[in-house]
Amino acid sequence: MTQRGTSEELRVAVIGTGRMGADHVRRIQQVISGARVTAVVDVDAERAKAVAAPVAGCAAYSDPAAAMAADDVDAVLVASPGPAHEAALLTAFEHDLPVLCEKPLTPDAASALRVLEAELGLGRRRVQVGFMRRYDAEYVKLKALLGTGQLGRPLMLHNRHRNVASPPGFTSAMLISDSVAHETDVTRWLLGHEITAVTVLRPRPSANAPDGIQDPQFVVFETDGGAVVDVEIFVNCGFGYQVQAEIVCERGTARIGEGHAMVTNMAGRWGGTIAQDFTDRFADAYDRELQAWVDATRQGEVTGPSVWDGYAAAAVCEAGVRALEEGGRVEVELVERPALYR
Ligand SMILES: NC(=O)C1=CN([C@@H]2O[C@H](COP(=O)(O)OP(=O)(O)OC[C@H]3O[C@@H](n4cnc5c(N)ncnc54)[C@H](O)[C@@H]3O)[C@@H](O)[C@H]2O)C=CC1
Ligand SMILES: O=C1[C@@H](O)[C@H](O)[C@@H](O)[C@H](O)[C@H]1O
Repeated sequence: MTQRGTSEELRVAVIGTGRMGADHVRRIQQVISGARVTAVVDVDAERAKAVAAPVAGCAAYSDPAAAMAADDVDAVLVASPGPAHEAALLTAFEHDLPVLCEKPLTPDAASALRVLEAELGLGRRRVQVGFMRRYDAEYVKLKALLGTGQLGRPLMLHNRHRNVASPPGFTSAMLISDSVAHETDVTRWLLGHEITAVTVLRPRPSANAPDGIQDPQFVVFETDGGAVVDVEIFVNCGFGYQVQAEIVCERGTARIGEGHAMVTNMAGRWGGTIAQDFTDRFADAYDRELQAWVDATRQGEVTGPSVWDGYAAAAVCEAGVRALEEGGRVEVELVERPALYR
């Protein structure tokens, strides 16, 4: 048996083999290089077996701790639901395994802080958080443009985030904690600001929203750099998956997310197609995200969104859910940023 961390390819355990986990297994096996999946884990043992079956040398587990203790696992990809992330991360730390953890890091600020303190206890970063928009070509271009300073100081950022339909069990709070979680990260990353306060406006719900779900919502962030950011989140828009952003700066604006792969001209009309979900719109971003994680991990490094980013996003989302449920403007409280994350 090869010793941990010394194999040529990174041997990955994927925890959670639902939609994202199964897609990441496919990605590791078929799309990116430098890694293979040697273990999959799901509390639904049949699902784990079904995902493991076509992968040579891949064992199926129903207990994450058992997979992480296996000799042929060098790294962990966590794709279970958010409430299960803390336990998986803390177990990975016990086994000194590097982790790519799907967003959210954890569902609330207190649990995210526990993860942060545990990583601080290790004295080095072990976790990359799955905020994949940082790997999307359009967002990367926008970030690079802002970095040149040509547009001047950012004043406002307008975001639109639309899903065709929300999955079963999706709640009004999840529009923020599950979906707007991405805009919290994009805002912090693009602007380099922390979000200090959240306000949520509640338009009359769409007739297409499941009963009792407040959809859409209009979320406003204030930042410590003086910017104002809005997010339209609409998860039952019916027509397509759209993620768009427009930054307004002192000397100009820039807009992303409106690209159509192909525009047709036919029978007196022009048009294109709209992606139907994130696996389509962000396919390249997920590929680049995983390749970057594998490459860095094989070099013994950790790059990309950190546990601090995951904690800050959790704190903003928690404030957002309070603003949604109680009304008014809710301030975001963060602990002091530790040196490890500066
Ligand atoms: N970056 C992105 O754009 C997206 C990220 N996500 C994130 O990916 C994660 C997974 O989401 P989906 O795949 O959509 O969920 P899913 O519900 O399709 O799959 C989750 C799987 O985890 C399993 N599971 C539940 N508890 C577990 C535990 N303690 N240990 C092991 N397996 C467990 C379930 O049986 C299920 O098979 C979530 O954190 C979610 O927020 C989801 C969609 C898009
Ligand atoms: O992360 C994601 C989902 O969990 C979330 O539910 C969707 O709204 C987002 O568009 C998707 O990127």
